[in-house]
Amino acid sequence: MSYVIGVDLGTSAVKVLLLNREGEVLAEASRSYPLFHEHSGWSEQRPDDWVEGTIEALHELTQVSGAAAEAVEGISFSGQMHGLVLLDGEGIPVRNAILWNDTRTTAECREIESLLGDKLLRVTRNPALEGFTLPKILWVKKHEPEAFAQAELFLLPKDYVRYRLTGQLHMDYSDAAGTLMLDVAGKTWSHDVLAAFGLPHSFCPPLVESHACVGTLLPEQSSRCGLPAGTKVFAGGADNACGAIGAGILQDGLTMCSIGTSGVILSYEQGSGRDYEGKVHFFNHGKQDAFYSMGVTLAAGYSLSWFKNTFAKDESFDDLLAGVDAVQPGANGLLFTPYLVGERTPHADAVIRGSFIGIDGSHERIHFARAVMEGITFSLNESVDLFRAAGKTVDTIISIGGGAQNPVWLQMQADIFNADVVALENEQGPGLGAAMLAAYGCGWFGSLDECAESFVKRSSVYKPQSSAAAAYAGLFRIYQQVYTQTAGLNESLKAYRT
Ligand SMILES: Nc1ncnc2c1ncn2[C@@H]1O[C@H](COP(=O)(O)OP(=O)(O)O)[C@@H](O)[C@H]1O
Ligand SMILES: O=C(CO)[C@@H](O)[C@H](O)COP(=O)(O)O
Repeated sequence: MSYVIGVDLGTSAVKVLLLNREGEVLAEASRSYPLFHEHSGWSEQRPDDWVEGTIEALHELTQVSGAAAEAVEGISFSGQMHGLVLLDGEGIPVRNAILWNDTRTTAECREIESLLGDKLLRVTRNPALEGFTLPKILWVKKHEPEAFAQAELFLLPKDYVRYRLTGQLHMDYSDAAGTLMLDVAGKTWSHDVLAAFGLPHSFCPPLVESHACVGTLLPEQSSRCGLPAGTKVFAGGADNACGAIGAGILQDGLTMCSIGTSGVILSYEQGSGRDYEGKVHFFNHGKQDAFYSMGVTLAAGYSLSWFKNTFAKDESFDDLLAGVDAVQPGANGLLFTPYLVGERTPHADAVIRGSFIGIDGSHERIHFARAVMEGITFSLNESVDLFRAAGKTVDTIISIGGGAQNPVWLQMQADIFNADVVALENEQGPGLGAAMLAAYGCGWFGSLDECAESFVKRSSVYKPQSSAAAAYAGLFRIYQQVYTQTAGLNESLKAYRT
């Protein structure tokens, strides 16, 4: 018997999975870590919390699985994207990591636009958005010059964890694509972008494919994890690229919906030719020389966990959502917009905040819970709409992430997207994609597609129900107006945020 491990370094927790050659998940473990929001719009984590959480989870995995640890052949990673880790010459972080959902960098985004003009979209294939990495680098340079002076190299979250486990510095194309410093089609660090901001090439780590073997576990770390020192380590990819691999989104015409902390609608792209003019993100896939486009809802699952933590702290998601299916579409006239930390698609706006519209005396907590789920799904439907408007057929969507654990939400996705929604047998999200990269890297399969045929197992299909779909079509048009109607109010409220 031989095994691989997939590590999913998420925003709320790190999850690790042990899989056999048949793609069966034999064991899993996870560790959560804190998020720090020092000011409104800020979001940071401690890089060493990720490392310790990963080592603890791997140790638990090898203890509980009963599988012989020496039979683990390879390990790979999926990571939350865009987060900035700055390392000094000794490889030590100079400050906390600034995360993808941190929106403090609006001024730096405008600076990037004015310095690079059209070149930005042409080379990086994406507009300057607060969540991406380059604006964060410029923010530290401007606001924390002492920390910046110590920084010699930057990494993304999973690259830092992999560095601490192997001692090797790398970044894969799928994650590098989210930095706004990569020539996405050319697969090199962009000389033009680096030169425009006075960043030396040595500031960027060497680029590799997601399935590349980048080293083995350091002896000290392997014993802490309970794994053999020779365990091969494969680069891995951005969480959305790995989510796509784990959902089998490996050929044209396939679409994925992921509801994790963020939410995405992702569509496979075989080449770099399609131009969405920056309306959706365009990144390198974890499959060699492929790409994907995606729209992002910043606070998808986060909106529901905010609601639970604020109004039902001690309840599980299942308890909170019990009975939500008995509430009719539209939650009795209650609409929610999930702009808790601003938004990306289709409104790139760091200032907008969420709303409940239409509250009346008949509403109970369950109506609010349904409205939150609907609002998140309406927001994702804006991305589905953009893909359809660009001429793509979206008739089947593979649904992954924590949100895919609830069957009522899966049916709601089918009704709002007006498409078949497919759930996977063993919903493991990006961790499965990471394990598949290790399995392919180890040579178990001739291609990722071949690996997907054996590892990705579809289960139920949720079909749109005509009456709910019709109700949601009307509600979606009202939902879309809430952004325009509340944007000015939120601009005025900004002065009152701390
Ligand atoms: N049983 C459940 N029912 C509905 N939603 C859930 C359930 N469990 C988790 N979620 C949602 O999934 C989110 C976490 O998803 P996950 O994919 O684990 O996130 P991440 O990878 O960002 O850490 C939560 O914020 C919550 O909104
Ligand atoms: O910023 C993005 C994608 O551009 C996010 O999707 C992050 O990659 C974090 O994802 P989750 O923690 O929600 O998985």
